[in-house]
Amino acid sequence: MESQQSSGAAGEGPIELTFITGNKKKLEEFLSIMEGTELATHYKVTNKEVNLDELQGDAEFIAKRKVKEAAKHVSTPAITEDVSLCFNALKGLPGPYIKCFLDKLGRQGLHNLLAAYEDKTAYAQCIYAYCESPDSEPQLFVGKCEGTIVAPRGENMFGWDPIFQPKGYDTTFAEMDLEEKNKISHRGKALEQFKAFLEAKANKRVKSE
Ligand SMILES: O=P(O)(O)OP(=O)(O)OP(=O)(O)OC[C@H]1O[C@@H](n2cnc3c(O)ncnc32)[C@H](O)[C@@H]1O
Ligand SMILES: [Mg+2]
Repeated sequence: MESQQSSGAAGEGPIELTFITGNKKKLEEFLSIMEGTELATHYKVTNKEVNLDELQGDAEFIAKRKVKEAAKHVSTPAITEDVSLCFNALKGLPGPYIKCFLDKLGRQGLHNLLAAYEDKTAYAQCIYAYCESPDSEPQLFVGKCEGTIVAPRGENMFGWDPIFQPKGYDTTFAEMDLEEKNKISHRGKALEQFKAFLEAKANKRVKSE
């Protein structure tokens, strides 16, 4: 069996993981994708809110640094999630700084940023980062969703959902139900890869019993 910090030896119940985020909506979507899957029997995921620094750099660099820092605050392997919203006309900005832009400008303000540009396309990126312990090398799982930035529409008030219309759809993320969003979203795609990684890990553990 692979070493897990305090997550129990083979056969001692589910493997414990801690998802470190202060964002309840992220957590809700994560749990809704994991729910009802085989993984739920192998893993016990708890949430911890730790005030981690919002770092600067490219998204992968930020994700690695963040999860390594997060791993210092928990006694289980750590999971973090970083979301970027990248406007193609702005060469990928706001990117990983989207939270700050959204807080200061609001959704309409973000939409207005593209007023001077013909190209309204954008992509959302989600990176799940997993770190076994503070001394381990983090592993990243990246998912992207292409779309267009539109004037705010829809009821779901999660972050920038009302201004993001995924490619091939005439509704914004905020106008979709969660199940539909999960199928195509940056988060859904990143979680497909992360789930495959967790499944392989759980299978290895079962075989070693
Ligand atoms: O504690 P952490 O996990 O860092 O949570 P956060 O809210 O600070 O999240 P980020 O640093 O990743 O910043 C991403 C921003 O994008 C928003 N966001 C994340 N996922 C989203 C989604 O699927 N749809 C719309 N907005 C989203 C989120 O509310 C933040 O404002
Ligand atoms: Mg954050």
